[in-house]
Amino acid sequence: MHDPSAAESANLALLTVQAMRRVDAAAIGSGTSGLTLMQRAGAAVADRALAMGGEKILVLCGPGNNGGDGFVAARLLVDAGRSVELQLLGDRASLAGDAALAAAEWPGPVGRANASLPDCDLVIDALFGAGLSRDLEGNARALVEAVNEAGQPVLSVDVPSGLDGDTGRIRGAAIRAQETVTFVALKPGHLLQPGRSLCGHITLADIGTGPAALGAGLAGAPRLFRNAPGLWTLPALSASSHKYTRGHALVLSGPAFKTGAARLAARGALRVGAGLVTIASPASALPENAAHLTAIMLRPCETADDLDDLLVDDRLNALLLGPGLGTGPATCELVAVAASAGRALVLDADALTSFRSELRTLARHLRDGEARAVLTPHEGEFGRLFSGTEVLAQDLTKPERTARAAHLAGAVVVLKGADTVIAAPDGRIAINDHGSPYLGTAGSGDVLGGLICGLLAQGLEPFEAACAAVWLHGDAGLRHGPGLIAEDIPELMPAVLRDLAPSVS
Ligand SMILES: NC(=O)C1=CN([C@@H]2O[C@H](COP(=O)(O)OP(=O)(O)OC[C@H]3O[C@@H](n4cnc5c(N)ncnc54)[C@H](O)[C@@H]3O)[C@@H](O)[C@H]2O)[C@H](O)CC1
Ligand SMILES: [K+]
Repeated sequence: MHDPSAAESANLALLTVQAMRRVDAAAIGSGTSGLTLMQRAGAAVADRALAMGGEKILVLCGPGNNGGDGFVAARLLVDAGRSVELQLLGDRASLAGDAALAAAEWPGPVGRANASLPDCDLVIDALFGAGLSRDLEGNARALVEAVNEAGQPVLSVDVPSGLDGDTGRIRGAAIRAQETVTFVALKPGHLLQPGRSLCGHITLADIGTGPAALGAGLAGAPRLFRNAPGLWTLPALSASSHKYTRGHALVLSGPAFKTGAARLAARGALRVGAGLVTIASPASALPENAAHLTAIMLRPCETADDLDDLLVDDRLNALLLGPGLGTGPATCELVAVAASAGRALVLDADALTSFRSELRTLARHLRDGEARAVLTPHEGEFGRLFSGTEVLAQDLTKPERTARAAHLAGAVVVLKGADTVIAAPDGRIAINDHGSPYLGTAGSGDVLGGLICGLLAQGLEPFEAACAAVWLHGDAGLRHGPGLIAEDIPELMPAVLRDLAPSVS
């Protein structure tokens, strides 16, 4: 299994804006000057600008080092034969440090940035980056709105101006970029909505700060990662693998006419590689479940006692409860029995809502049973389960909310959405940007629960199982696109897993 610290030196670790500032100092400490960093950053921006095409380029520079990057890029684009107009927001005399040095190298005129934009083929947005500290107002806001209004392609430096690099939130107004070039590491705001949508295509440029400086930036920063292969490792099969070495997942079904969710989940668990999958079904639903199942086994299960009897078989090493069970005391009893069995456990939908405002009870069940649990709420279920706790404080970012929820619940929490966040009680947080809006279809979440359960059955630890399943689920959505229904997702797993196989150890 991957040690996440190994990921921290790859491009999976995310830097907060405050951490980015520490990188500056660390890089300079290692003999790299801030200006060198700026020159490399500006060169990376110029490269992307040339690749985006266009003869007439408008470079909008802000009052700090983001603007400094713009000055460097502008000079290099002139050297490459482009027609470049540079406009500065603020006074040239107020430029300081490396930005002033970069401006001194700019041979051309420096116009005053204003909302009446000159005609151009491409705008380079070097107004604000990691130093944005408040909402844009006045000229700055008017300029950003004018750029969006004009509709020319925009290349943003580090972060689209007006976007908060840590939260992905818009500060008054924010540039809508076609491309963004960022440095050292991605920031959370590059992956969190609406930031993800405003960045367009993101290029992470290597400006030579390397793992040492990255490590300096990470010291003490929250352990934030981009959810991607490398953060987790899928189980590798060996010639001696057989169905009993690949785990046995148990999915609880709802009563008659509420059984589809369990079958979607069970199919997901089987397709992602669990050796055996069983659906535990109330008697009323046995015929309809049986009519739809082939490789998935079926056992009767009416009550919590029946579940207790089933769990005598300790080969059932991963459980999924939730979809279709209905909310109320009976479901709470099933969860209590499942949690006490000390297996890997996925709780979704009704299994979460049944503990509405009863988080402490659920957390106690999980703790007493030493369950290795993954909770998979969408925002509505999250709000119900964590109502009355500090998790719902207004000013928390999505990663902060999820991390606090994981800590309170003593479980991995997958807060689903266009920017699903996965958090573990030990402080690890992963943000997923590998997904598709086509996954917003009935039953899609049921399949995700099954993918997590199937990976848990194969021995992945809860955080990795959750991150991998979210990524696989997203990949299926990206492959299929329009017309996707939940039933398609398990059937897309062979192609998704096949393409990952080279990276699977
Ligand atoms: N850290 C690195 O490794 C590198 C950083 N580079 C670039 O530097 C910027 C960050 O520069 P900084 O001077 O800290 O801030 P900004 O340029 O983003 O902001 C400019 C300045 O603007 C003022 N300000 C903040 N918010 C507002 C607002 N709402 N309205 C008006 N003015 C505002 C504030 O004074 C800021 O200081 C980073 O993004 C990179 O592009 C290097 O060049 C590459 C390596
Ligand atoms: K910018």
